[in-house]
Amino acid sequence: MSFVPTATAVLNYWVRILAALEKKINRQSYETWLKPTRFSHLEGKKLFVRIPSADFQHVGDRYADLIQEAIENLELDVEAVVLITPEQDPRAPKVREDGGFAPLPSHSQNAPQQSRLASPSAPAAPGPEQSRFDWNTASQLNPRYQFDAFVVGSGNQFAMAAAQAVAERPSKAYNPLFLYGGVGMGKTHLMHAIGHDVKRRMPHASISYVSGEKFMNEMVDSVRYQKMTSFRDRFRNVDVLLIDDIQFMAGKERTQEEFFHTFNTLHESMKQIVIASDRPPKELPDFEDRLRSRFEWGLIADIQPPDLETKVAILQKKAENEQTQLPTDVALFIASNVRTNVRELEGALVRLIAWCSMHGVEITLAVAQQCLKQFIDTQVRKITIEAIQRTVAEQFGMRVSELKQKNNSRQIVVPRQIAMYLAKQLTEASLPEIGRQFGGKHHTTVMHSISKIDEQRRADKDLNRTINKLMETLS
Ligand SMILES: Nc1ncnc2c1ncn2[C@@H]1O[C@H](COP(=O)(O)OP(=O)(O)OP(=O)(O)O)[C@@H](O)[C@H]1O
Repeated sequence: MSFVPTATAVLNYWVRILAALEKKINRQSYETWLKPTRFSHLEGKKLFVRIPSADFQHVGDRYADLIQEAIENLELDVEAVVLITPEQDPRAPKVREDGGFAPLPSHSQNAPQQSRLASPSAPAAPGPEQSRFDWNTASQLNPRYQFDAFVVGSGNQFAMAAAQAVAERPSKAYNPLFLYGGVGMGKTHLMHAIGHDVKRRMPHASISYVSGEKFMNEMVDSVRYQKMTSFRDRFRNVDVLLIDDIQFMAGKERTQEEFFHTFNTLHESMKQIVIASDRPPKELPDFEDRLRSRFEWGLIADIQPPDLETKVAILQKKAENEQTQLPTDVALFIASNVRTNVRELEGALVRLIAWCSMHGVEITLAVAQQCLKQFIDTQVRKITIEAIQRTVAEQFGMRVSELKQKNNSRQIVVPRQIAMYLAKQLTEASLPEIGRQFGGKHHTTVMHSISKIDEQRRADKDLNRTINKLMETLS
């Protein structure tokens, strides 16, 4: 038997949400923006809330996360909150001359007769002017992931510019925008920033952010519970679809099929699609060609690992956000010891700040070395030449012994040079030592191999990416 809430219980939904919000935000904001709002009605699982005027419409975005959290904590059966002005509300009581609302029936015995709050008649469907937010989408955007919090360096400036162009002119600049890069390089950050920016420019735009995995899970559920129509409505009626970790759909035929149709519908109706992946479309394994080729219709932008200067700038920006002074030598120490992953870079900083605040000491190089010792030790754990040879051989589908043979065919020479280059970068081994481990090569041959790869890496993006990937696997 399903539980049908009474009118009073429903009326209390918004009162209870407000009570929860009141504890979380400062008094003045609450008094100004939230207190004057009123429950209007419930339509299915949509809670309609009346705001005194259109000036209040930003409340939906500003407090979306807190409202969602309150709904979850209170276990209310509500899927969306729709903010409406009195003109849009068929049930609105008369607005008093002073601009405030007449009291609600549950709050006062003197409720105006003309209040239609208890009216059983169906309310009008929300008009296009209403501020509407759905936390399945908007609030899933991390408020910290904004463009101005993203530090630009040579490895990500192209992706950043592409993301900004898409946010400024959705569906007109590049459609789809396909972002790819290694773990923790900022793909999700850029996607969310697009979402925030579009929302700021076009408050009524509906934006959906979903991971490939969630898309699949929701689809499976919808098939099981025969709710495919609402599943399709949800993804095919948005203005911007942000889909993260698309590589998850590899080998999932039914999910790819559904996503193919979602993609087509959105693209045909000039809606923006942004896709993030850990590799470029042509390298996505077990993906249908028709999807892969669509991913290439717009713009493909890669994000390369940050260089040292960018890592330092990221650390300084994060410290600034935490209102913490980070001396340059400490930033440099962290940046040069945490290899590529920005998430780990942040992790090190958070740990350092927490440690210093706990011990009541200032952040200095000596303190950082002490506090991050363990963190950094695991980062620079010993990488052996054998491990490099194994990883490189696996990457190129060959045997380790082939890397050591006196075979100068191109298929063998290039992987061998890459392996030697990595041995120089990631281990302490000398050139003669590296030579010995590659079947007795002379140290000048090793040196030549290293400088060759060093040079080619700058010019050849694919080679650069392969090397970054190998470094990530090894560290
Ligand atoms: N250039 C940058 N400037 C500021 N912060 C960054 C930058 N790049 C990454 N970050 C931060 O690093 C963390 C990891 O980024 P994000 O989650 O976007 O990476 P990702 O590429 O989506 O990783 P994954 O492949 O694991 O999903 C986030 O906190 C993000 O804000």
